[in-house]
This record gives sequence, C-alpha cells and structure tokens, in this order.
Amino acid sequence: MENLILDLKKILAIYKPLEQKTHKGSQGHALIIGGSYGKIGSIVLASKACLRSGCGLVTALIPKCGYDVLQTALPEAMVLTDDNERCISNIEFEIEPKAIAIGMGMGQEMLTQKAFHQFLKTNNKPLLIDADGINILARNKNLLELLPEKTILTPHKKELERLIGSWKSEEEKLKLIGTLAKKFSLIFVIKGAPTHIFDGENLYKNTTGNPALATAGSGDSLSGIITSFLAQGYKPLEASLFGVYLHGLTADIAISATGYESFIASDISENLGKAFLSLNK
Ligand SMILES: NC(=O)C1=CN([C@@H]2O[C@H](COP(=O)(O)OP(=O)(O)OC[C@H]3O[C@@H](n4cnc5c(N)ncnc54)[C@H](O)[C@@H]3O)[C@@H](O)[C@H]2O)[C@@H](O)CC1
Ligand SMILES: Nc1ncnc2c1ncn2[C@@H]1O[C@H](COP(=O)(O)OP(=O)(O)O)[C@@H](O)[C@H]1O
Ligand SMILES: [Mg+2]
Repeated sequence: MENLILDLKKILAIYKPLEQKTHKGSQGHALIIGGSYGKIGSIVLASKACLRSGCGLVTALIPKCGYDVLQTALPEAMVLTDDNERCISNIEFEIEPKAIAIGMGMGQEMLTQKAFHQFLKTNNKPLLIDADGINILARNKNLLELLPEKTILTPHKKELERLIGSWKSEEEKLKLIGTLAKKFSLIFVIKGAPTHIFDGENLYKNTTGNPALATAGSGDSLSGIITSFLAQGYKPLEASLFGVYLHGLTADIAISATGYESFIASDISENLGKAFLSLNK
C-alpha cells in the first residue's frame, strides 16, 4: 500500500479545463437517485453541487413528495418521480446518464431495498453509492458482487462500521477496507478529518477541508461533486480525488466569511466557483 498526498499538484495533473466548443450534451448527464419524505434536501444539495461542478445535465429521481420541492429549489435540474409518495420503490428511467449517484436521503424501507437490488442487477453505468445505499449494502452483502468495476463508496465512519464491522486500529480498518476494495474493485472515500481515498493499493490523504464541514448535507454535496466529474468522463479514482479536494477547498475559502459555525452545506455549492478559479492562480 502506498501513502500519497492529495494536494494542488495532484489536482492540477487531473483537472481538465472545459473546451470552448463544449455544450451541455457533451458536458455529461448525471442521474441522482434518492430522497425520502423529509429528506429531499439531500437530493437538492447533491444535484446543485453536481451542476455547479460542471456537468451539463442533472436528473433527480425521487419519490413523488419531492417533486415540487426539487423543481422549485433547483429549476436547473430535471426530475423523474417514483410512483410512491414517500420513498423510492422502483428505479426505472428512459434517460442515458453518463454516471449515477444513489443513496442520499433514500432511507431503508423494504420497498427501497428491493428497488435498489433490482437496479444493481441491471445497472452498468459508473456509480457512486452513499448514505442509505451503503447502509443497504451493509445489510445485504450479497449485493456487493453486482457493483460495476470501480464503484465509488463514500461512507462516513458510522456507515463504514456498518459495512466492514468494527476495528481496533487504523491499520485494521485499512486492512478490512483493502480486502473489500480488491475483491469487488471498489474505491472508498473514507470521509472524516481529513478524508482519505483508498482503492486497496493507494491511500491518498486529502489536504483541504476543516470543521466547518461538520454540518448536515456536506456529504450529500460531496456525492454530487464526485458524480459530476464521473459524468464529465473523469475516471472514478480521479473523480473521487478531484471531488474530495474541491469539496474541502470550498470550506477553506468560505470560512473567512462564515466562520466554522455558520457554514452550512449550501455554502459548498456557493463556493465551488471560487474553488475552481483558485486552481488557476
Ligand atoms: N437535509 C437532508 O435531507 C439530509 C439528509 N441526510 C440523510 O440522512 C440519512 C442519515 O444520514 P446520517 O449520516 O445523518 O445518519 P447515520 O445514522 O448514518 O449517521 C449519523 C451518526 O453517525 C455518526 N457519525 C457520522 N460521522 C461521524 C464521524 N466522522 N465520526 C464519528 N461518528 C460519526 C454520528 O454520531 C451520528 O450519530 C442519509 O441518507 C443522509 O443522506 C443527511 O445527509 C443530513 C441532511
Ligand atoms: N471536522 C471535519 N473536518 C473536515 N471535514 C469534515 C469534518 N467533519 C465532517 N467533515 C466532512 O463533512 C462530510 C460529512 O459527510 P456526511 O456525514 O455524509 O454528511 P451528510 O450525510 O450530512 O451530508 C464529509 O465529507 C467529511 O469528510
Ligand atoms: Mg452522509
């Protein structure tokens, strides 16, 4: 295992500035699946961060209860609704997304678990799984073998514990993750202070971010950012590295105005522009 630093030098080697002749169709179409009654905000945050990270089109697939919320909160996003009022019960879509994120705010109703299983059986698009998507994987480990190569998982500490079990040391934690990453060809974004990205071979330690990010929805926003880069054609590992770095950079930029305490997840999207511009300084 190689220990690497995720710093600006690494990011500048990954970042692909946009072509002049690009258009929204070639900037990638991301599909964000999740939300449940009372947690539609997670999909608003993920979808907004996704659009503000440069992809051309975002479609959100959410339960019916979220339709007016999403269309009002984020008119730039297109919306597909599940027949169920309160939770995801059936994952079907006509669109051809370049990348998919699933799990934020999704809940773990049996209906949703069954729909998630059905989706994994047929999906072959680049995939990011977060939050309740990880929690459902933790309860149904047999689903892991259905994941496409280089699927990105973005657990926080508790979600990680549900998936791999408890650990007595950092070393044991990385061993448990490494085994899973190699067996199922996964990329882990191990969210924390700081966040690490681990594919079973290389362990990258992020150098941006601060305690301002300890706020509801900051992980949902990160999922949107990484999925945006996936949809723009970045390889899963590069999308994860670039997304984690930029996500943390928004908080480093914002705190001169917000302090740690009054930074909220919406500030992540609000500061993505400044974060991108700072890369070229
Ligand atoms: N506005 C919204 O709609 C929001 C929806 N959310 C969704 O709510 C669902 C539940 O997610 P939660 O993460 O809140 O609930 P979880 O039950 O998965 O995790 C929360 C618990 O994990 C622990 N935890 C989290 N990060 C930790 C860390 N770094 N170190 C130690 N302990 C840690 C905390 O003690 C907390 O009790 C997810 O689907 C999520 O996407 C949340 O993201 C919050 C905002
Ligand atoms: N003290 C901290 N320093 C740096 N980053 C933090 C800190 N606390 C939380 N974060 C980051 O905030 C995000 C929290 O993710 P998560 O718990 O999934 O949020 P949510 O589910 O509410 O959207 C992660 O990216 C994590 O790395
Ligand atoms: Mg989360």
